Amino acid sequence: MPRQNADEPRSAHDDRQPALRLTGLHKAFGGKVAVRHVDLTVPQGSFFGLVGPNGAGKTTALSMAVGLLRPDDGHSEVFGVDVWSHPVQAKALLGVLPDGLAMPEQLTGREVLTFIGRLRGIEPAVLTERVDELLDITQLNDAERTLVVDYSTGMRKKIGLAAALLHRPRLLVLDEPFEAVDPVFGATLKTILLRFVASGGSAILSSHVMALVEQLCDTVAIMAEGNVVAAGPLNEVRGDSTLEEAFVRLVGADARAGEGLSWLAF
Ligand SMILES: Nc1ncnc2c1ncn2[C@@H]1O[C@H](COP(=O)(O)OP(=O)(O)OP(=O)(O)O)[C@@H](O)[C@H]1O
Repeated sequence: MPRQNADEPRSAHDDRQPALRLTGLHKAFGGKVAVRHVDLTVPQGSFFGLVGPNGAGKTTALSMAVGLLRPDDGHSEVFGVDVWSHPVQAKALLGVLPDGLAMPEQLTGREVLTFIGRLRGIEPAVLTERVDELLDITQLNDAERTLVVDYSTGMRKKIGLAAALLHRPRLLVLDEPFEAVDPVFGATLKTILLRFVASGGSAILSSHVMALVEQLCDTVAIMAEGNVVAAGPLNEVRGDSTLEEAFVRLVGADARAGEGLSWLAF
């Protein structure tokens, strides 16, 4: 397929294209390869789970995919729009919860969402309505006057999620969205995401919780040491086993698991 040429911009998104297509995406930090020429396609309308051990390259790959970290090589396209040559068009399609989200610390949650909404060009009346609803659903309206600097880790995650949803993106890319949030909001978030995908949105999440990925996602990829070692429909990747068993089989169990730390036993 001919690649989008920067001289002939195809800025409008194309509904026939995958929600996300990574081609040869590559990143090294000081000689150490974090993501190795990764190809990955996320079909539109899918709920896509990205899993892998610590340091596998998930955050690095997702950061490059959404335009937060410049790749050494390769391309990322969102609905056919190249993220790096057409960042404005691509980012309008994307709702992103990055790892370690930086927020304006001296604003309240409402002020943060209003600020981001205005930057996104959302009409004021619509914005107020959406901010009210998002603060309500994230249970952050109780902390109406609390500055982000005083937020707990879970509250930060919630405001980050609200910011990702605010402009009604077509593709959500969420790095460990369930980490640090309480079970009540976790259940709400599952419902929000499933409804989003059922209504035609596409979602990608990374997680270490295999049961959660199995519960939510229809398509998965397993990364290890910067490579995608398996990708496809959940049922194909896990086969007759659980996703956790497939993960351990593909990534390799730690041979030392039952050994060592003898001093810890009573
Ligand atoms: N800014 C950076 N500078 C140097 N090395 C980095 C940087 N970011 C990531 N790395 C390295 O790249 C590799 C992949 O890291 P990455 O955070 O993408 O993994 P991950 O799969 O998201 O891990 P985790 O599940 O622990 O969050 C690791 O070896 C990490 O140490």
